[in-house]
Amino acid sequence: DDGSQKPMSNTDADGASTISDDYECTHPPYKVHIVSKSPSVLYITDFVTPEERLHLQEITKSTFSHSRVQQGQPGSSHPSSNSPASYPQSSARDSNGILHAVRTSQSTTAPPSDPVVKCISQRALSFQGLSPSSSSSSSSSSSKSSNHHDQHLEPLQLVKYAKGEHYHYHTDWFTDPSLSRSSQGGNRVSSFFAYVKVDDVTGGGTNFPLLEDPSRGSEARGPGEEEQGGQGGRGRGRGDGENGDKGEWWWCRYVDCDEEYENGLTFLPLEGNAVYWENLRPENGQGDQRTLHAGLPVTSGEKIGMNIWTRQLPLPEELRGGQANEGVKVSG
Ligand SMILES: O=C(O)CCC(=O)C(=O)O
Ligand SMILES: [Fe+2]
Repeated sequence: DDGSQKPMSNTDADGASTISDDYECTHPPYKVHIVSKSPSVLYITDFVTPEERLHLQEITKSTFSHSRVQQGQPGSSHPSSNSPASYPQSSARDSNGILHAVRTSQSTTAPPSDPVVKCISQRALSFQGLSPSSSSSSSSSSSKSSNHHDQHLEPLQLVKYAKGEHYHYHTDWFTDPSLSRSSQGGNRVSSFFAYVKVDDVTGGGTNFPLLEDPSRGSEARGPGEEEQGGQGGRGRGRGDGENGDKGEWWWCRYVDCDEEYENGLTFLPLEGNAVYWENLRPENGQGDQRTLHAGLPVTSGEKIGMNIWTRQLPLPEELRGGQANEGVKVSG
């Protein structure tokens, strides 16, 4: 019973937003749905609040630049613009030497010292059962304790797509071992991809071609198992919210139920929601190819997403984006 919600930001004379002095990090009551157990893929509704989403847009507004992607490893990663020193261009040659644009979006990193960014980072750590640092808000007194995992997080990366832009199939885990050395934090254990802004967007889903669409029954596609009359009419049973092997119709709120079966699973871009998955096989720490995914072309509107990547090991300071690097655009 409170009309007493603290405003996250005040708008100053320039229309720029600043966090109010009494901002406190609180976590919204997000909900988690299991998409797949192997690999582990979870869908989270309301993971990022409307206020946080606006704030993220405001603090990164003028800092986007064309994303860079690992060379020779089309799209295997797209480190933050101020992350490891020299990442080559957003295109790569295939085995025939043909140059492809693997990523046409723009990206930037969110300043790690921003209170809202810290709050979301801590949420992402807690979600994974990892411990955030002891102080969540104002006091930035100590970072002495080694019993927390803040250092396992890469700076949050925002990705912006205008009409026609996309990000080709890739894994978030590094396929090049030289990029996942222990001295560099190891590989990316997990990914969150959250939808920060989805403005009049058509297209722009996140497609996992090797995952099974949970709205489809696992049995429903056997010969003779075809169901009739479901909208979409492709054998998807109406599960009426019950578990079962006929698939669950309610998933069509979150996944593209018009996606062709051959194309696997496509999450709809829905503001505030996030997809979480584990990149490495739990049994041996090797990259899981089944996590291959793409940002499908945005055919109209503008989409902004956010990557939250957790490393196996602490990242060295320079890759965590010290204050000095904040908001710096990469030239070239
Ligand atoms: O834009 C998307 O839907 C996915 C983007 C993505 O996979 C990434 O930035 O690593
Ligand atoms: Fe990705």
